Amino acid sequence: MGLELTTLRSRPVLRSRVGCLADGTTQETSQLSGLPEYVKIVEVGPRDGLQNEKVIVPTDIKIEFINQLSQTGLSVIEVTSFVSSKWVPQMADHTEVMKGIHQYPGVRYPVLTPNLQGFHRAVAAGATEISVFGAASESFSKRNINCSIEESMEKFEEVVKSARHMNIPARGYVSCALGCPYEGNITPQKVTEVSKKLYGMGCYEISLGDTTGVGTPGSMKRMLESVMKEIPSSALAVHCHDTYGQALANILTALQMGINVVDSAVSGLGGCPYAKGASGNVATEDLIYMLNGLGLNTGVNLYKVMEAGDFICKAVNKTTNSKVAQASFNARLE
Ligand SMILES: CC(C)(COP(=O)([O-])OP(=O)([O-])OC[C@H]1O[C@@H](n2cnc3c(N)ncnc32)[C@H](O)[C@@H]1OP(=O)([O-])[O-])[C@@H](O)C(=O)NCCC(=O)NCCSC(=O)C[C@@](C)(O)CC(=O)[O-]
Repeated sequence: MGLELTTLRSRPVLRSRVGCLADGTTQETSQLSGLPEYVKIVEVGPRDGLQNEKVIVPTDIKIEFINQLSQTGLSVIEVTSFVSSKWVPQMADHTEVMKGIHQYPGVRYPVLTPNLQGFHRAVAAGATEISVFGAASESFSKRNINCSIEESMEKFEEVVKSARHMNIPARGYVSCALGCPYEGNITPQKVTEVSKKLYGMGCYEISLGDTTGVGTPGSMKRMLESVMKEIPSSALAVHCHDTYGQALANILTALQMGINVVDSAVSGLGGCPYAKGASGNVATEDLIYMLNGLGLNTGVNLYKVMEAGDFICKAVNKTTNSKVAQASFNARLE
């Protein structure tokens, strides 16, 4: 069941309850030290958010979802993955999605490419930014992309080299940065080692993924302290799933340590099909609400994001996982 946002818009519920202005921004100033003034949100809803959906979402719904997101002020929207349709059937329409979306000026549309085959297909479909996705856990790497960490780095090296040759920016993911569903504890040293390799081969940004949401502010801090000895905070992002309800606390910890790029998915959709127990990403709505409350600029309009969330929840017949969207809906009912 989705939210009736048309009615929501006509009543200023968010203004009083959420403490932000009608354009989704706020006048509050931050009272916490060490926070960046601007936070870039990388919206992963169309890719991470949908990849685990069992029922195939029609391509035109995906395209409409991305087009709606493009009009919210988001500057980066990860749209699909050029992976094997046998491994992730939900992403089988990658080419149609990439070709079908309207690419708005000022918005970037990266896609996942695990190998050269995926990279060439992505470029042929019109992708102008890509991401390779590795892991700090051998077991997860094997299950997710069918190779060891070392083998994955060889494939990524080829992809990133080709991308750089074509002036295509490449981002690198490191999954299981705060723990692995198969191996348990992952050391900050291992995360640092993999991140350093991806950064060294030319990835402009490394997104550190808490794939199953097991991290806490303590483990986030320890992991970042290690990674930041090798990679500047300006080249790091965090990607938090909310399985244990720690995502916002973990993100706040990362912001206080100088990170200003955060991945999130509208309505808290998401999860990796090859990570046992993985659930949704931190909801973009909840992230924006927190950042607005801290007086940090994102340039993203919360209302419009909630509308896109409402659209996709209805389309996949799901209730939103966003606490902010739920609270706004309940407030409207009072
Ligand atoms: C990487 C592979 C392809 C290796 O899979 P493989 O079976 O080892 O591949 P292969 O090279 O042996 O080829 C086997 C078949 O796959 C085809 N193939 C080979 N490559 C491609 C490609 N790029 N696109 C389309 N088809 C491809 C290839 O053509 C061949 O087809 P066949 O001859 O059997 O008909 C596979 O394991 C795969 O697709 N894995 C993707 C898994 C995935 O997408 N997981 C979710 C994303 S990661 C994630 O969610 C975590 C993240 C990023 O969000 C961060 C976090 O939360 O931590």
